[in-house]
Amino acid sequence: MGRKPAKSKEKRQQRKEEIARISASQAVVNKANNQEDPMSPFPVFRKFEKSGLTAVLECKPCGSLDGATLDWIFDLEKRNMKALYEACEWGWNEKVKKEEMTDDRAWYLIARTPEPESKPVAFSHFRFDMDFGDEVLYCYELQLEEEVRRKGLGKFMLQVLELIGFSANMKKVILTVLKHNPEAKAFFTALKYTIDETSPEDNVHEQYHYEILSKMNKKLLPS
Ligand SMILES: CC(=O)SCCNC(=O)CCNC(=O)[C@H](O)C(C)(C)COP(=O)(O)OP(=O)(O)OC[C@H]1O[C@@H](n2cnc3c(N)ncnc32)[C@H](O)[C@@H]1OP(=O)(O)O
Repeated sequence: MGRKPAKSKEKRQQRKEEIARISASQAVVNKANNQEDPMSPFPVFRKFEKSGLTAVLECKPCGSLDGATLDWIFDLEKRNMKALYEACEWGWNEKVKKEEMTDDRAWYLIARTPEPESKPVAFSHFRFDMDFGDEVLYCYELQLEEEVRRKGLGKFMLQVLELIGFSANMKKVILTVLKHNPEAKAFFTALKYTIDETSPEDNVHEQYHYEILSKMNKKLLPS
């Protein structure tokens, strides 16, 4: 066989570069997942105090949560989200949701009232993961008990997620929001989340009941 045409050589080179880029991104994700406590560099963010609410934050991998906390997490998820899931084609599948929420890759940011009560009042399920070839912090859930909403705790927790994600060199913080959850949409918009490039666009054949929002890590944006 003769020499390969220059074009296929170029393509091979591009493929090689893409594979190298993806494996470098995967290494960044692995490093983030190997942390013991992603909040440890930010001790001042462990305490939230505003609008008469005091909360203490902790960040743990799913595997190290106790049974009572996991039960509360799933119960709050169900109280907040079941009806919204049932109102669209996702539906509510308890088994599938539990599997997702207890996946080995799941991390949790949890806010509790101060000791001795230590009652959990809010959680975020998040992951350091690859998404369309990019390293991201994916916020799967941000859920607050009704009595602690509109006091700035959600904003504080999302900012902590950004701090954790960006300091671990994730390209963006990304999340999925249901279009028929206007309160959540208003919240993420207020916090400057915009439609991500991977968010599906409605067309004549298909309409989507969700959108994907993100905030980029400015530190990593090309100048
Ligand atoms: C990726 C996902 O998890 S999507 C699902 C999100 N979770 C839910 O829908 C569960 C139920 N809701 C909640 O848990 C909470 O209300 C959250 C997470 C949506 C918001 O957290 P909160 O602590 O209540 O919001 P916070 O007080 O920090 O609000 C920050 C800003 O967001 C906006 N905002 C928050 N809630 C609302 C709302 N209901 N309507 C309009 N704007 C809102 C406001 O601009 C607000 O600032 P302001 O209070 O100074 O006006």
